[in-house]
Amino acid sequence: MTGTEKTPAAAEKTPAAAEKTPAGTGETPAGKGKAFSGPGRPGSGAPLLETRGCGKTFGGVIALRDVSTRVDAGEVTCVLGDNGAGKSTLIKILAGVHPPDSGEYLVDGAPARFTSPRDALDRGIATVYQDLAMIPLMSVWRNFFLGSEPSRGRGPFRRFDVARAKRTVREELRSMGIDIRDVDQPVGTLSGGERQSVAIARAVYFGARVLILDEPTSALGVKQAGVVLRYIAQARDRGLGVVFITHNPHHAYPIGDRFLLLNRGTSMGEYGKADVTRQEIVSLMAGGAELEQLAHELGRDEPGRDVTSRDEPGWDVTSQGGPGRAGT
Ligand SMILES: Nc1ncnc2c1ncn2[C@@H]1O[C@H](COP(=O)(O)OP(=O)(O)OP(=O)(O)O)[C@@H](O)[C@H]1O
Repeated sequence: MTGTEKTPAAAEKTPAAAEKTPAGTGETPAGKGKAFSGPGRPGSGAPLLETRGCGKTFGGVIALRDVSTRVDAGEVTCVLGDNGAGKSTLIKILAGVHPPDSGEYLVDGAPARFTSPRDALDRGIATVYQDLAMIPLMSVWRNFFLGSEPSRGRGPFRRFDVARAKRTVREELRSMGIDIRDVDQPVGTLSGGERQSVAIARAVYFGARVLILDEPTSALGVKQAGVVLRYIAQARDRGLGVVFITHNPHHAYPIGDRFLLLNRGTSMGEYGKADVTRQEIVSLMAGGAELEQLAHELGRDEPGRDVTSRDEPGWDVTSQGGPGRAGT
């Protein structure tokens, strides 16, 4: 399988809610909600988002080297790697925080250049960071609309439409199967999984076409992680492309259509779901860590060094004969 092929599973998915306007009202509360439209829709062929040979250096540290990946509508691309693998650097490039030093990225098949996170958001690329940018003492519905409150009336009579805001949040959470009965309760009283779910629902509501999730399950127990994975599946089934960053192959495998493995800024391969087993992903990741340890022990772990190079004795999994290495 190559990195440009779709998995059969993804091809069958339909963007059930892709045409839906926020909360099914046809309204856009602050003019921000958008129907899913334009190129990059399922079946159009162009990935929603793609990187080609992206690299990034900070001072003397090579944070990312020649990394290519893509996310298609109705698919989940998992980016896996240990600490310092370059995951955050990759998502910051995709989210418009850092420009890449080399390579390019494309939106809907056309080269793009973001100068700020706003540019990425305007193209429907929303990033949910680990800290979620929520205010714990503020209610669920207020957090949901933070900075984009719905209003009624005009000019000096313009007022925050509280009833509509609450109704919209209730409907939106319900439509994603998120079971939070009281939208007046402070966000701080929700579980970690529920908070992640609200953040995902908020991004979906405000028109995200690509959802980048920065380690959404890393601080969660098994049950709560399962809750979040279910909402990621909901977003995917609505036709969004999801980039799911994680350390955990057991979280990635059930939900992923595509798996990009990073180690010290370097791609260890990109695999389609059909071409790799969960155990192979676990082994690939463990192998990367072992090699890193070996390099450290040998005193050869200068920053950015590619410890996955093919000349390492006994390292076979990233060789051309590895399990369906995408793009080879
Ligand atoms: N702004 C920066 N300035 C200097 N070095 C940086 C910066 N951002 C990242 N790095 C370095 O780049 C490398 C990759 O970091 P990155 O944060 O992308 O990895 P990561 O996979 O997200 O790790 P973690 O899971 O620990 O967050 C690391 O060596 C890191 O120290």
